[in-house]
Amino acid sequence: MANSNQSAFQFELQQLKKFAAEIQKQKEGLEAVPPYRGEDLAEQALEASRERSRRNLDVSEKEPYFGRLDFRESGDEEPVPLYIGKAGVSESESGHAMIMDWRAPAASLFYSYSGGEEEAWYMAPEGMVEGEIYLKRNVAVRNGTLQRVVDTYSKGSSQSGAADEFLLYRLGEKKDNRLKDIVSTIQAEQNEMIRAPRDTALIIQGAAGSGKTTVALHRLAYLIYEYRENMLAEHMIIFAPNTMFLDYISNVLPELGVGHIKQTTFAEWAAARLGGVLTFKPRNWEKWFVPGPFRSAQETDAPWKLKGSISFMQAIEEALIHYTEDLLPSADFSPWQGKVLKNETIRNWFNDEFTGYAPVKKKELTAEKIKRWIKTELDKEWDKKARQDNKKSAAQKLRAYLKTWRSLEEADVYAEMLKVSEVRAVLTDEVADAALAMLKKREADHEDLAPLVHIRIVLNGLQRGERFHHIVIDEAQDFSPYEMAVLQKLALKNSFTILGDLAQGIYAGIRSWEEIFPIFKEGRYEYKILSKSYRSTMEIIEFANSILLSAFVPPAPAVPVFRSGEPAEAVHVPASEKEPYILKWVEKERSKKTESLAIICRTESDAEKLWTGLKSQIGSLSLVRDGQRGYSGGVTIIPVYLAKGLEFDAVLIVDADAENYQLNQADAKLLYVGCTRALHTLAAVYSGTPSPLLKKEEGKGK
Ligand SMILES: Nc1ncnc2c1ncn2[C@@H]1O[C@H](COP(=O)(O)OP(=O)(O)OP(=O)(O)O)[C@@H](O)[C@H]1O
Repeated sequence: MANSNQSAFQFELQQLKKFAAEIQKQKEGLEAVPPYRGEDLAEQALEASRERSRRNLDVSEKEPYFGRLDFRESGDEEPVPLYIGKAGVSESESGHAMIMDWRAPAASLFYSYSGGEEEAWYMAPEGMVEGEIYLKRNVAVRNGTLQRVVDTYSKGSSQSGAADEFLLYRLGEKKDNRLKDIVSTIQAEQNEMIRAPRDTALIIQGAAGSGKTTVALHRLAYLIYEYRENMLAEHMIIFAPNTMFLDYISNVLPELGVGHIKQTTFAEWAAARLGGVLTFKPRNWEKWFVPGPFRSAQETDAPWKLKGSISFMQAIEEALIHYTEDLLPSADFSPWQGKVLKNETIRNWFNDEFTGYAPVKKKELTAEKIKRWIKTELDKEWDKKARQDNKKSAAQKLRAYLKTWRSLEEADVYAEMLKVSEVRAVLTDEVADAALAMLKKREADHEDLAPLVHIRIVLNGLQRGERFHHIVIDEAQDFSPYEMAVLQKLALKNSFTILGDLAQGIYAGIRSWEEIFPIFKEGRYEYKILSKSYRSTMEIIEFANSILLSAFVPPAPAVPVFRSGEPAEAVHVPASEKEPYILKWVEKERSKKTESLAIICRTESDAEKLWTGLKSQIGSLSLVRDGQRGYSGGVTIIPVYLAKGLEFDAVLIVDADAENYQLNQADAKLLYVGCTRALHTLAAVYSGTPSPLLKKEEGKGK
């Protein structure tokens, strides 16, 4: 076996040399062509294509491929080796594909084929292609050097089945401060989601570390490749929970050769869309996450739940119909003494003639029509002076008349909606009045953003090109159904990837995916589950799962891949020993060449206090605060809610005591989020009484 491994390595070494020489030749060929900067459109298109090739070749030079698949198509005599890489490369002389792009139809087999005697097939544009696989090989190349060759399937060989070995090798690597692409180890269930048809909203419930974010980013790269004619990066958008998370994921798309996809948070996007009509009060997260009675109220019918509901949206939609049908005053319009345009006529124009247009446009068109009527009436006047006087009067009167129409400004309309009894019935008078009081001061809360954007869309309609070709909503459990429904109005062909984990729902979001199914029409969404967790070791996942079980948090717990590490433990440390313990822990982890360490606190003020005490004792210790745009890796102190979505080689949860993490679902989710950030090492320390959410058997540090 050792020999066959060696010969495979030697063979791939020779292959790599051949590929590298061809890539080098093509690079030199392209470099010899001076970049075109002129005005000729055909030349510009050629230059753009050359630029793409240059970029692809740069990627291919360092890592030309990561896999090889020997496939014999039914009817052919011999299998053909297909090398699969991040970018496709064709032979310059023959034009034949030399390296296949991982997104190409045939490359799908590399991810979906799990060995055995099963039939191998893939869908090509011309239809189904069947055949047989002879070899599936992982080939790790770093910076042009061959590092590892692992056969995960070889026809007729007992050696097959090493698929997990390569995955485990990858998962065991240390991580810095950025998420990475996973093209070489995409798993079959992830592959299915990445390649799901574009016209269906894909809703994924995925356990912590199951690769949701990663799958979403790879899906974008796939859609851009597969539907290159009509799905453009510039018309795609990613919604993520905060700006630091956006920074954390910012490397993956460029690594996959994709640029220009807008990445934002819902609040940032909505506020920009509303263009400064109101001042938005950001939610006070410190208050939100401080342990105590305020937290226990979060699961109930708090204002954010009511304002985020679909019933509220439906009540607004209904009330808007009545409001916009009745925009006109009941009086006739008189442009000058003795001349009258009947109210009924104007209503007919508005309601019948311009039906199908959005209210703002309808008002504009009706005003134009009135102007044309005025002109006709003016032309009937022969006396020049009288005509001039009438013209002046008409202009003033029309301006005044249009002001008597009901307002079409979002904030005014929202205020009107909040006075409608059916809307108030959904919200309660107290919540509606509180929102009205804020609007009076030209202020609004975070949860008013969705209704305001909704109202704007209804009033203005959507212009051509305003819809997104694809929308990704990450950490979707923290979105309200209303926010999601607003985005649904903006997605072309229902093209969505919605990902989240209900067990990590720590903000005021949804509690069950069923809450959002009605947003999508029957048959226009697909619900999938990812339960395997790739991030953490078995010990960490078991430790984290037991927290959820203690508080009966659904859904089903994460299933770890078979990667074992150090025990994850809860350790009692007297308060006076806390800082020395942390210092020792950091030292120990650093000695393992760990790249990213997180010390996770309950709140931002706890984090700040700890950082102040430790910063002179730990070199390059950083503190993450709310609103921060990025984090630099190394040793970080971070409040638990800001750690969501991120990952670290080693995690230390501090103050994991009964007061900070109480026996309720909200606290269990928070602690679960903290623990599942760890890849390789996890410990939770407490002074006094341990959190009842922690596993009963305690660690050694007592
Ligand atoms: N197929 C895979 N091969 C290698 N690594 C993988 C694979 N799938 C996921 N991972 C790794 O697992 C980790 C978790 O991925 P990701 O952050 O996308 O998960 P998530 O489900 O969004 O997590 P969470 O909800 O906990 O934030 C990342 O380090 C990612 O690279």
